[in-house]
Amino acid sequence: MKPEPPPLSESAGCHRDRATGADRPPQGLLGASAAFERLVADIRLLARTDAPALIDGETGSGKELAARAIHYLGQRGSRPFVPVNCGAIPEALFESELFGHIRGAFTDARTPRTGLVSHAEGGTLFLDEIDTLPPKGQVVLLRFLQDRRYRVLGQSQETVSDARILAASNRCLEDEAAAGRFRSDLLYRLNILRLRVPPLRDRGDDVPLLCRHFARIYANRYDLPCPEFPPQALARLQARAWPGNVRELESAVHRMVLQGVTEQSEVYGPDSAADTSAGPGPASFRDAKAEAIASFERRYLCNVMAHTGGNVSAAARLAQTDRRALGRLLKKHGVDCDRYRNG
Ligand SMILES: Nc1ncnc2c1ncn2[C@@H]1O[C@H](COP(=O)(O)OP(=O)(O)OP(=O)(O)O)[C@@H](O)[C@H]1O
Repeated sequence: MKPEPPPLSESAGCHRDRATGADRPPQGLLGASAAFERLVADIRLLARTDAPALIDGETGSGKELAARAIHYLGQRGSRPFVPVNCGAIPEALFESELFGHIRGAFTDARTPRTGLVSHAEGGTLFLDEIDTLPPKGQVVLLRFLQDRRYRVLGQSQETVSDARILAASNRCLEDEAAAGRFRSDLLYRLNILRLRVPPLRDRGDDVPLLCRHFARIYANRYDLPCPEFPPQALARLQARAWPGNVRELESAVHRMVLQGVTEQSEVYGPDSAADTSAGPGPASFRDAKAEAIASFERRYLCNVMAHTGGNVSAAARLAQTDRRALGRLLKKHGVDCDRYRNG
């Protein structure tokens, strides 16, 4: 695995809009919701330090993108960012992948190999899906994190690494540690700083921006016209639970570019709190029920807002509910009425 060159506009660490002087979100990260703004603020804080950090969030929510933003906004931004998918490396090879080996270090070591830690020198080593690291790999990593010293396999001298460690997990590592699947001493080493990437269902206001962004990309790719998103279709997309988060939305928009968007577009695939295809396992009945209710509420609110052009009083009349109660619900789900006013 080779380190990647930094994106040009990030390498200078400049993130101010020239016209307005305001901070722009880090390159590649798009969003407009309050939760997204908080995420960007947290990313900026983490970029100012050099300590290990643990990034958690559901699958496809943007953890790797957040890690890249932390790296490229920080002092290490001109140095390599090296992503490592912990779940993809066979347990027996983890140490040699991480630290490298010399020729003849073990039976199959016919050529020398530079380790990922060395590739990340001066930059960032991003340990993705750290929750999937098998026990032996956890021991290797713990030893390394204790003093940052490592030995290339087959060599006797030690090297001290200067790579920042960022790790990401889809699962709650505290739960994994409590269940005996993840070493708590390793968790303590990684959990110095913490970043939580919120799921897309809590960032409904990001959906229109992301839809247009992905639509432009796929329309360009296939040389097709860029689709418009009617308010009703956007409302439906905003109301979905998106268990696969931004990655799932990207695929949905990809399909819509190919198949066209209609107000009734139902090309989005499954949407159910009971759908566990993207998660580690079924949620408890109570959590699944709560999510199903929340999902229904979001869908209902977006539909009623689209129907009444964002008029809360008209929406309350249509829903046959109290205006203030409806206002509370809109606030709870972060539904922005203005979005529906001129659409
Ligand atoms: N805020 C965002 N703006 C634009 N694109 C995004 C955003 N968040 C995620 N994406 C895109 O969604 C996809 C998934 O993002 P990413 O790989 O960072 O998620 P992840 O949480 O690391 O996923 P996994 O848990 O599967 O490793 C990528 O194609 C990424 O570019």
